[in-house]
Amino acid sequence: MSSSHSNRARQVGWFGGSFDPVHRAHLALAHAALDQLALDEVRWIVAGQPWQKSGRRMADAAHRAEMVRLTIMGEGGDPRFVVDDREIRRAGPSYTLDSVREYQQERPGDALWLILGQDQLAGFPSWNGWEELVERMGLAVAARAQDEVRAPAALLERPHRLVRLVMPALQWSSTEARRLAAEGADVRPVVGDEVAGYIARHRLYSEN
Ligand SMILES: Nc1ncnc2c1ncn2[C@@H]1O[C@H](COP(=O)(O)OP(=O)(O)OP(=O)(O)O)[C@@H](O)[C@H]1O
Ligand SMILES: O=C(O)c1ccc[n+]([C@@H]2O[C@H](COP(=O)([O-])O)[C@@H](O)[C@H]2O)c1
Repeated sequence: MSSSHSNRARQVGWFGGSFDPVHRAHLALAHAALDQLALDEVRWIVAGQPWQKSGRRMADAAHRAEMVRLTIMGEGGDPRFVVDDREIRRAGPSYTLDSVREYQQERPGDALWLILGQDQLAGFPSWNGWEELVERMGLAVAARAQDEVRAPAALLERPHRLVRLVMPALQWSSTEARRLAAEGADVRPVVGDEVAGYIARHRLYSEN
């Protein structure tokens, strides 16, 4: 139940990612969504098998989820952030639609917002069942680095809720964090102290 607005549906952000590893721009994006959409919760959905990244090696899902936990419980976290590991527990490719359908059966009253960066919006029409997804949830999109937020034509033809999130252009990426870790360089500026310590302790990405 929503805390202060009893008649208003609980507003929930749905923030999916491989988080391999989670980094500071993810945190900035989640905060931008929380503030600008006045969300009651942001669910960080750790992808079990991100099928569009299937060609490459990835840290175990348990490690990726633990790094998200450390990040959202740390200094830059927020009590409204929640880790959702349903895609890790489910076998097979992680389709967002499967997860959203399941969640909406559990909590039919919640209003959902898919939080994503411009790179993911550009590829959105390649997602499994995207037409159904835009009926089930709004899209909240942030520009990534210099990119403008621009919806693909196929998406514009559909009735949907699309809002733009304002946040500073941040160059950080998981690719950059993995590259730095592989070189033995300092990853703290990209991922923060806790995650950097975790990467070092578990020797993640050292052989990329
Ligand atoms: N610097 C950024 N600015 C805005 N959005 C971002 C940024 N980095 C990631 N995102 C968004 O966060 C979500 C999850 O991203 P993901 O876990 O794939 O991280 P990534 O940094 O894009 O990873 P990789 O470099 O491995 O492709 C996606 O919607 C992505 O667009
Ligand atoms: O459902 C799909 O078909 C689909 C296709 C591509 C990406 N996604 C989701 O988008 C989120 C970000 O993906 P990625 O590859 O940038 O980590 C993550 O939750 C993925 O599961 C989902």
